[in-house]
Amino acid sequence: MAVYTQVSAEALAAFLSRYDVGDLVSAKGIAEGVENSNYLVDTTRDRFILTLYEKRVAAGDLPFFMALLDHLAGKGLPVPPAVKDRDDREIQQLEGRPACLIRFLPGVSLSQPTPAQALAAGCALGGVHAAVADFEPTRANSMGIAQWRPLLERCGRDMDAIRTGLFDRVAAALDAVERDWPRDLPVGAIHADLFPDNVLMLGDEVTGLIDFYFACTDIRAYDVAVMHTSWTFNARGLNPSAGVGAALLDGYDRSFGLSAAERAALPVLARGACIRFLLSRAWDWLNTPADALVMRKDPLAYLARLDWYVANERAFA
Ligand SMILES: Nc1ncnc2c1ncn2[C@@H]1O[C@H](COP(=O)(O)OP(=O)(O)OP(=O)(O)O)[C@@H](O)[C@H]1O
Ligand SMILES: N[C@@H](CCO)C(=O)O
Repeated sequence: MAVYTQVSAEALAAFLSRYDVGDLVSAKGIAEGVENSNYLVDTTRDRFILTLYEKRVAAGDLPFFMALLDHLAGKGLPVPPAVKDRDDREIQQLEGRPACLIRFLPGVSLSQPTPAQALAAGCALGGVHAAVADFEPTRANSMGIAQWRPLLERCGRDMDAIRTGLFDRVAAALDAVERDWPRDLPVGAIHADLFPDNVLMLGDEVTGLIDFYFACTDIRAYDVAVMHTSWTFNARGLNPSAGVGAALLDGYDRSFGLSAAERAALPVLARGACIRFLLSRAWDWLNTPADALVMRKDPLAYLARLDWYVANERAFA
């Protein structure tokens, strides 16, 4: 359960009193997610998500994330903006953490998406990339390629406790990715973490795109690659569904367009995405405090994906 910070009833009532949202009825910690603390908050008027931002979200980045949410919601995308308090403020402090009250969106996240659902999700990502054409703020990718080697070094040989030889395998894969990384593809504001658990759906319809807290300015096609790595395999990183992978790319291509150069770069972008999530998961695996109410995610599920992309260089052809 991702609840790193406990919120007392008194602190929550005082927090909510700044808003015109009615009175507190209930607040429950949300089991999903690993990055931030999330509560489902019901008031006498409505339902909200309360997010307290934890270790990987820098308070200084919140204005960028909130501007992006507002921008996308303003364009009619199913993206939840933060609620403003009576002083027009979206970002608050609660229990010593930066915190926002976010609109609740309906829908559920999928564990085994179908090709039809992947098509809709790929379309939705294309919609985001189209909508940010006039979004001016920028943010460097704090989990981008420049950070992977320092993160690998910080994890160090302790990684070999997860799987013998893991450090050397990731180091070799990173050498190749750094050598082949594309330098001239179009960049823009990207989500950078659009896993199935960050897409809410009802049937084949996308009802919510959430968790923009890794959003940044980076290669657009990297966003497609991140989706491919997270949507097409099972939870252990095995049994890729060719139908789901193809549908994702098709949806994105139909709604926004994927150039030949972007498609040609997807293999290396996907290997990079695998390294990014393998490393963040490995770091968490080695450093999550024993008393945290958090389900650790399996780094080796991303090693399996990395191996698959290395063995299937022509998967996107
Ligand atoms: N606006 C929203 N509307 C409805 N449900 C939401 C909303 N925001 C978050 N949730 C719920 O809370 C859960 C956790 O949210 P979120 O994915 O943002 O957490 P996180 O800790 O940042 O996770 P991650 O591990 O994906 O980075 C989601 O899976 C979803 O069930
Ligand atoms: N979506 C990521 C968590 C955010 O870094 C994962 O599943 O590892």
